[in-house]
Amino acid sequence: MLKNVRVDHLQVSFNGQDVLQDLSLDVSAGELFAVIGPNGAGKSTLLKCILGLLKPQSGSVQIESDQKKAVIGYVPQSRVIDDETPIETKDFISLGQSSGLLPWLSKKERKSLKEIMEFTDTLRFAKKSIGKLSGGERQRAFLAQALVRYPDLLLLDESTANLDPAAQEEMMKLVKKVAREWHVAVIFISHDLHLVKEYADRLLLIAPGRYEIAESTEVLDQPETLHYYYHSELSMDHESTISVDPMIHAQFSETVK
Ligand SMILES: Nc1ncnc2c1ncn2[C@@H]1O[C@H](COP(=O)(O)OP(=O)(O)OP(=O)(O)O)[C@@H](O)[C@H]1O
Repeated sequence: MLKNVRVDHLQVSFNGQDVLQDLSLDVSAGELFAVIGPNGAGKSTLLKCILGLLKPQSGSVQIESDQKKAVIGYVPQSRVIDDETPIETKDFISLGQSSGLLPWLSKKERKSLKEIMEFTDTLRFAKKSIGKLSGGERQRAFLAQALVRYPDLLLLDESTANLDPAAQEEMMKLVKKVAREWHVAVIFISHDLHLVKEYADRLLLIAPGRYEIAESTEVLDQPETLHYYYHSELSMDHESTISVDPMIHAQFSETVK
């Protein structure tokens, strides 16, 4: 079981430009930790460092687990799947297992595949091609693939984007169950501040050159803090402004002034 994820003084730059500067944070088992901030702030870069896909210039990521090697489930930001991809959903989900495709799965892996498909309600379209699924069904399949090895740590990069409000809620309820009942640490990136407010325990606010860890989502009720990070007039009272891309919103505000 996972104990703790510790990011310590992380420093990442691309082409001499700092993206993450001296970033430190801790996330515990059972916790839902959100990462918010404008486009290009370094949110995905942080997840890639935690996954070990990106080597920081300095600093470290430590994942303390009872197991020799912690299992990480990851749902990336974008996944282009051709509508004609000839792979059934159950096979797609089983790719998350170490043995890969169904014929090679051990008894134990088959059992967990079935359990996870029940849990994520993906059994009902198990035989449908992954490319033929709706956006919401696809996201469930992506989540199922990330969960099929019963991870210690689950990383979600905007995995509720493009879902309707009901599907977003359903997805986040599943994720919350995973955190609370399986004692998994969840780190999720989202631009939907309402969803963050409802589900996050703590959060990282990040923008180029600045960051802070908020111990509660009450910080989202502070327009000045949101302005400091997003440079636009975001407010939790005005639902319509929340869904606006902050960059576009900022540019729009400039134009109308
Ligand atoms: N491999 C790379 N090479 C060069 N620059 C990169 C690379 N990966 C990311 N960047 C740059 O680092 C910055 C942070 O990117 P990142 O994808 O982490 O932002 P983000 O906060 O996840 O943004 P978004 O909300 O748009 O997904 C961006 O300016 C991006 O162009």
